[in-house]
Amino acid sequence: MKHPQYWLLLKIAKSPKAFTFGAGLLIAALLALASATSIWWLDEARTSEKHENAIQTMQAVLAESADLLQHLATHGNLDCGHISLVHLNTHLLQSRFLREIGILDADDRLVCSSAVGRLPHPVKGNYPASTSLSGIKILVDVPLQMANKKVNATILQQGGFNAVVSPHITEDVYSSADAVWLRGATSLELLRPISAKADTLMHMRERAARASGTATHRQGLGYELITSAPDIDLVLQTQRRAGAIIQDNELLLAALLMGSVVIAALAAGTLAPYVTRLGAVQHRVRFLCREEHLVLLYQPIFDLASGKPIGCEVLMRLKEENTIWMPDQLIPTLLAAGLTKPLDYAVTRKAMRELSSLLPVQPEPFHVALNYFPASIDYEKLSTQFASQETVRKDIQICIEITEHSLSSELAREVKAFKEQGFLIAIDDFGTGYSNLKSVTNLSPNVLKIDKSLVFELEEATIRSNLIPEIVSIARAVDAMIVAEGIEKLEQVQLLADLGVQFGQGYALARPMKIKPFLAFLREKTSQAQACT
Ligand SMILES: Nc1nc2c(ncn2[C@@H]2O[C@@H]3COP(=O)(O)O[C@H]4[C@@H](O)[C@H](n5cnc6c(=O)[nH]c(N)nc65)O[C@@H]4COP(=O)(O)O[C@H]3[C@H]2O)c(=O)[nH]1
Repeated sequence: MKHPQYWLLLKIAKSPKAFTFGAGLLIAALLALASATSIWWLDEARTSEKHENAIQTMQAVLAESADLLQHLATHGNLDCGHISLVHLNTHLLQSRFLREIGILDADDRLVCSSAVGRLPHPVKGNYPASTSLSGIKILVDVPLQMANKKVNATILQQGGFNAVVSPHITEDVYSSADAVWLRGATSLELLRPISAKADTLMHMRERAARASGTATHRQGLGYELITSAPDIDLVLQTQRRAGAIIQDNELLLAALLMGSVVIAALAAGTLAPYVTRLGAVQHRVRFLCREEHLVLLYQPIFDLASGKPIGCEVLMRLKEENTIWMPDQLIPTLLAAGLTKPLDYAVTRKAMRELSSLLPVQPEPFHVALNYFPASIDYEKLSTQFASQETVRKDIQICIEITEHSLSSELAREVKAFKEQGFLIAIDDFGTGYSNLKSVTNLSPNVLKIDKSLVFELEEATIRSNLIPEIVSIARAVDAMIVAEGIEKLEQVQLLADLGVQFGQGYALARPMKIKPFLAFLREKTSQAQACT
């Protein structure tokens, strides 16, 4: 199973545009969600504010009317006479919310009022009334004539007096919620009827009765807000469906959604180069340094005089789905990321497993050359990679290749340990660095590998290729074998042999191959050799 981070990076690499688009969509969706949430929050805050204002207004109305009605009741000697009506009107002039005061007889019939004076006949209105816990009787939507206008007013009744509240005040209160409940002695009563089914109303009443302070219930994509203040018998209840919220805030919502799309598009544009960079193999290379991604190629090494393969060099590629990464494409990243060791060790384990299990037993030691970065040349750790193989083959002679550029005095101690345990040491790409006889003598390698750039120019007899005889003499001086790399033309085989080079590899002789073709190649070469003898 792929590591989730690797899986994601691979997806990004495959389709950076789709990923950028996806990221843009995600940002747009998140912003849209944030916009919708703020609209919902704003709507809820507005509803809550309406409830609070209505409660405050009603608190003021009830306080003022309770004071006045109580005062009138205790006054005692008010009747429908001129002086009493003048007294009532004086109070009305000082009132903020009340527009009219009436006097009731013992049967609660209206006998006179501050606006019309004494009535020819006492009247008893038959309007549904609710009584609050504090004892004020409230009659809602009582049709009245006020200042030549027909209005539906709210009347507060207490102690034989009617107080008519300014209709626009009560209208504001009633329109601030879907349902305005009055807390009575036994249950909540609706001050003004609303159109709702009986069971819906019953559930609304139950929730309103339970609420204390401000309570919000989620209802699908909408909400229900209930506000009840402890010092007032009113409970306000408003239900807001998603449709209504959208409709009431459509302009703001449209602006926010458009803004979200624009911001998301800008963000996607800004992200695009980063996403493309994130798709680069450099970000995935640490997941690739594993055996399952390794493809090992084996390039035969020949005895130039007899044409017999005497061994091979192991070369790795990294396979990622249908892509094959060449070493040169990844080496700088591997070095920068400090991944050279896990890679080299994985190559070692895999090569040893493949060769140990598949290579037929060889009559003579078979030379297997493996490339190593300097950091990997650590006897204690690297030797366990070989030893961990189930069977250590005696006919396989391991040769550790170190490039000429990586030679250093620190390596010498490790190299010594390897040599003591029978490993061969080769200096790779020889002729490209500045090693002299002394530094080579100090290391005392078993093999010098002539760099292919020198072999390429062999026929032209350039300054570089003229180094080959010198390398041959260095090799003789330290008693090392010489392998020439990069033999691309068969004519070069004889030229190199004439210069004293014993071994070689190159496309003209054999290309690097996977294990099975490599073994088939070896079989073919062996049977050809047997046919010749
Ligand atoms: N033009 C030309 N090239 C030829 C010819 N014959 C062989 N080659 C190429 O020359 C390189 C020889 O390996 P190298 O010098 O050790 O150079 C190697 C080696 O330094 C490094 N490398 C490869 N595999 C590994 C590995 O498993 N571990 C480490 N540390 N380095 C590796 O990457 C380098 C490049 O490897 P490759 O691309 O496989 O390239 C290989 C091989 O494919 C030829 O006739 N003409």
